[in-house]
Amino acid sequence: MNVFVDGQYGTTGLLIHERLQARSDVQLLSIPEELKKDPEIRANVMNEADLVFLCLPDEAAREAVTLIRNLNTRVIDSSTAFRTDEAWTYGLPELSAGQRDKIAGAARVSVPGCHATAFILAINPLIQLGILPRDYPVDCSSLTGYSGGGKGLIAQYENGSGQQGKSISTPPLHYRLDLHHKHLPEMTKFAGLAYKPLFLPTVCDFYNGMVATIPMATRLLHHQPKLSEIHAALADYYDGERFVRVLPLEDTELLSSNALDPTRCNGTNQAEILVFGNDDQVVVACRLDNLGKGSSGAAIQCMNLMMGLDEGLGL
Ligand SMILES: NC(=O)C1=CN([C@@H]2O[C@H](COP(=O)(O)OP(=O)(O)OC[C@H]3O[C@@H](n4cnc5c(N)ncnc54)[C@H](OP(=O)(O)O)[C@@H]3O)[C@@H](O)[C@H]2O)C=CC1
Ligand SMILES: CC(=O)N[C@@H](CCC(=O)OP(=O)(O)O)C(=O)O
Repeated sequence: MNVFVDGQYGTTGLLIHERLQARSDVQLLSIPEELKKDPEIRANVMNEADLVFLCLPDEAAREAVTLIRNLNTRVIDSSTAFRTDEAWTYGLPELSAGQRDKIAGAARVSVPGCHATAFILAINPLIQLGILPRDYPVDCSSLTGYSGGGKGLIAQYENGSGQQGKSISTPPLHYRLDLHHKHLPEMTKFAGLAYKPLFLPTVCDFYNGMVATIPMATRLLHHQPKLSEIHAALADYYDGERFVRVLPLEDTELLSSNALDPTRCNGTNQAEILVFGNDDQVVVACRLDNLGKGSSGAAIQCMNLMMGLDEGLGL
């Protein structure tokens, strides 16, 4: 199988490229870095490929799709460009019972945003199961490592040192204070909400890792569930999932000071869901690696499904 990673020299593309290089079932097509933005060369390579990963800024991803004329070339895009486009399939296999099959049969798959993945995994089941009302005024905070901002933000944090983890000390910074984060459309659509959530992300002084938290008052939920019932509903929904794990309630109830450490899933394709609080107020949290289940890991999981392979191959 011929695979091309457009954007292979960027943060997400590099990780996908590295993982695929180790696989004998994939022949990686490549172009030299100095020619990486040449549309003619990219078009030739893309039309030779069975599968193309786009790991580009949104505008460049839109342009890249127009260069693909081979009807047999399948595409996995990691940008925001097509996530709520009806012609594309949302690359979150754990979304619902049928989503894995939809991805497996799709020609165009859009990989979810990192914050959106954590948010949707945490609350979509509660809406589907009739626990969280669709019109609940949902509020979400999310802590992310600075690699989520790609090469540009990494350079700012690492102060030109070019060395991962060598950032100058920067306090956690909330961003998108206009509350118009680009993940809101997919968060609303795929969580099944009637209104967009209030979403406030914070970028922190660590390279990768993420945790999103969503608080809820149980008296405003359908049937006023207890903490343990919310936990049981999520654990049951994800039972048997390989890459989404609901931590046992007894682990999270104790709430050690580092229970919500955003970096604990780093280097994996795992998402972990934590449920904590009390019977009046509950927080559902989801932790993942923004460069794993939040981007390159999820992209490879989708490729495996599209190729009819074990979805965890190489992850
Ligand atoms: N980092 C993350 O955690 C996540 C990123 N994403 C998404 O994945 C995509 C890639 O992000 P990321 O890897 O972080 O970004 P980077 O900025 O790290 O990498 C993007 C790469 O694409 C190259 N590029 C830019 N324009 C073109 C073009 N017209 N033709 C070919 N190559 C081009 C860039 O080159 P140059 O630098 O020279 O311009 C760079 O090498 C984005 O859409 C991003 O939103 C999604 C989820 C998480
Ligand atoms: C720290 C930081 O800036 N993170 C990015 C999210 C990265 C991500 O999920 O990427 P895309 O949705 O762009 O694909 C942001 O919040 O815009």
